[in-house]
Amino acid sequence: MNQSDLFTHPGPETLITEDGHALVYRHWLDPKRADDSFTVLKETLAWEQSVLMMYGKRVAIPRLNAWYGDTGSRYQYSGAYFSPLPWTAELSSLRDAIQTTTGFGYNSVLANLYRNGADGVAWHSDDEPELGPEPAIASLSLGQTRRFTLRHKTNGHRVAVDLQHGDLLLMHGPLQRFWQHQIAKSKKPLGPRINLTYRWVVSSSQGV
Ligand SMILES: O=C(O)CCC(=O)C(=O)O
Ligand SMILES: [Fe+2]
Repeated sequence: MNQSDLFTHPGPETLITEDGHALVYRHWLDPKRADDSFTVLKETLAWEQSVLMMYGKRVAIPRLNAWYGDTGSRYQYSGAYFSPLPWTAELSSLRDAIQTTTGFGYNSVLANLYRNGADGVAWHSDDEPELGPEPAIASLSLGQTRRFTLRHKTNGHRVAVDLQHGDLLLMHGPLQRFWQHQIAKSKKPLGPRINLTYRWVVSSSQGV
């Protein structure tokens, strides 16, 4: 992918500047490019349903995921360990373009597939120690529009945004310390959505 594949846009829309930053580049990918990406990723990524231990019980998380990245970016997510698979061409070319747009570097990506409205992600912060104190996380949405909500941990402020096909969300600064986020489940019949969250994971060999 090259820069001419990207829509020129007036600049990102600011969502949060309180205790961290969240902003969204609307239609970062044009619809045709986003369609192609969705198809390739849905067909080629090694989607699996992770099972976590919660209160001593095995619970299957309500979405599929797949983890790709540089060798050595082993990553813990909600109590489970992921060893990254090597970059695919599509994930790697999207990474290059996302790095150019956002100005941050990423050595790994967690891909999520929300199969329908019954899939979601519960309130959490991306605050695992491997991400460091002020992680930059860039999140590309493809497919079904879903509502992403952020809530401040202490003052309860809420910000909601409908993430559409091709939108790129960037979170950085101390946001993960002060805010949580979720994709709520929905009773409506919804189609599939893919979300890619690009992150920088400090590798264990660097002594985290
Ligand atoms: O699907 C999304 O937009 C968010 C995913 C997310 O929060 C995560 O993977 O940590
Ligand atoms: Fe998250």
